[in-house]
Amino acid sequence: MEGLAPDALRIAVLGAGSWGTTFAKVLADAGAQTTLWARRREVAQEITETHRNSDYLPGINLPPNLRAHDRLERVLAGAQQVYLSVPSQSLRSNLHSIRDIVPPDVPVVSLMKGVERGTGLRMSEVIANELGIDVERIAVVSGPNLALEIAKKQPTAAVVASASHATAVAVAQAATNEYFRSFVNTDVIGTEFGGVLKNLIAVAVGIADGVGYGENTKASIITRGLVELTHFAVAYGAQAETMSGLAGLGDLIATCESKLSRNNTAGRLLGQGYAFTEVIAQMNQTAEGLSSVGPILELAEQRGVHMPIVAQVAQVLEGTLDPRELAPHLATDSDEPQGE
Ligand SMILES: NC(=O)c1ccc[n+]([C@@H]2O[C@H](COP(=O)([O-])OP(=O)(O)OC[C@H]3O[C@@H](n4cnc5c(N)ncnc54)[C@H](O)[C@@H]3O)[C@@H](O)[C@H]2O)c1
Ligand SMILES: O=P(O)(O)OC[C@H](O)CO
Repeated sequence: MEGLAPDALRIAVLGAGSWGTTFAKVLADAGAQTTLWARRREVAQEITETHRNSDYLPGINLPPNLRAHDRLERVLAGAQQVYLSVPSQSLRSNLHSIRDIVPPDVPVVSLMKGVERGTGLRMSEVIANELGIDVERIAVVSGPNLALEIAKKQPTAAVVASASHATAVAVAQAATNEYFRSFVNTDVIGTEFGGVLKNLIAVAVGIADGVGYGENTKASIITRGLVELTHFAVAYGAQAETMSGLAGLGDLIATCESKLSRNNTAGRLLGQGYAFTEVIAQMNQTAEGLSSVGPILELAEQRGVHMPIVAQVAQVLEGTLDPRELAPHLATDSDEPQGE
C-alpha cells in the first residue's frame, strides 16, 4: 500500500462494528497494513472505497492503509496479528469458521467485553478452547475505550494483557500511536473481568439516571460497584490492583459517565420505564452487559461472592424490581450497617 513502510506489520481485525473499525483505525494509524473483516459486503466496500463506515462511525474518515473484505480467507492470509471484535455470544461460531485459516504462531487478541452464556467462559478462554492454541499466544485489550472518542483521535489509554509478557508487548507496540497508548500486564483474568463487570455497573448507573436520580446516587453505585467487581474478580484469581487500573476503575468511570455507552444507554431506557424487550428493540448496537448479567451471577454464586447491585440489575431486566428501588438497596439486603 502507498506510503507504508515495506516492513509494515500486516494485521487482520474481525468484526467491522464500532469497536472493530475503531481499533483497526488505531492499528492503521500506528503504521500497520490493516484489513478488516465485515460480514456485509457493502460495509466492506464502503470502508475500502470511500474510507468510511457510516453505519457505525458516522463522520469519521478512515486511513487508506485500512481496507476491508467480506471473505475471511482474504483477510487472514498473511496476517501477523489477529484481532477479534464480534459480539461475545457469536465468538464461538465465528472461531469455528476461522479455526483452519488462522495463521500459525501469530498472536490472537480479544477486543471483546463479555462472557459466554451457558459456559460462563471469558473470551480468551473461548479462543483457547476453540482454536486449541497456547494461552501465551492470546492477548486481551481493555480500558476506558469509547469507540467514537478514539475514532476522533482523542487521547486514550488501554491495557493489553497476556499470560506472555512478550505477546502483550508485541500487541501493545502495534496498538500505540500518537493518540492511543497501550500499557501491558499479565493479569488476563482481571483485565477481562474488569471489562465485563463495568458494563453491569454502567447499566445500574443508567437505570439510576433514567429514574432521575442525581450524582450522589450514581457515585454511590460506581463506588460500591467497584467493590463488587473487585471481590468477584479476585475470587476468580485476578489481582486486586488491576481493578483500580485502566481495565477496572478507568473503564468504570468512562462507561458509567458517558452517554456514548450502550450499556449506560440501555440502563437509562430501563430506568425510564421501558421493558427489557423494548430496550433490545431500540438498541442497534451491542450492549454486552445485558447478556453477561446471568452468567456473572452464576459465577458469583459458585464462589460465594455477594453482588447486590448486579443482582438488582438482573431483577430490573426480569421486570421483578421497580427501577426506582435499585439504588436504595445499593449495598445489602440486610438492615444492619455493614463495613464499607
Ligand atoms: N464500541 C465500543 O466503544 C467498545 C469499546 C471496547 C470494547 N467493545 C467491545 O467490542 C465488542 C464488539 O462491540 P462493538 O461495539 O463493535 O459492537 P457493534 O454492535 O458496534 O458491532 C458488532 C459487529 O459485529 C457484527 N456481528 C453481529 N452479529 C455477528 C455474528 N453473529 N457474527 C459475526 N459478526 C457479527 C455486526 O455486524 C457488527 O459489525 C463487544 O464485546 C464490546 O463490548 C466495544
Ligand atoms: O458502549 P459500551 O457500554 O459497550 O462501552 C464501550 C467501552 O467498553 C467503554 O470502554
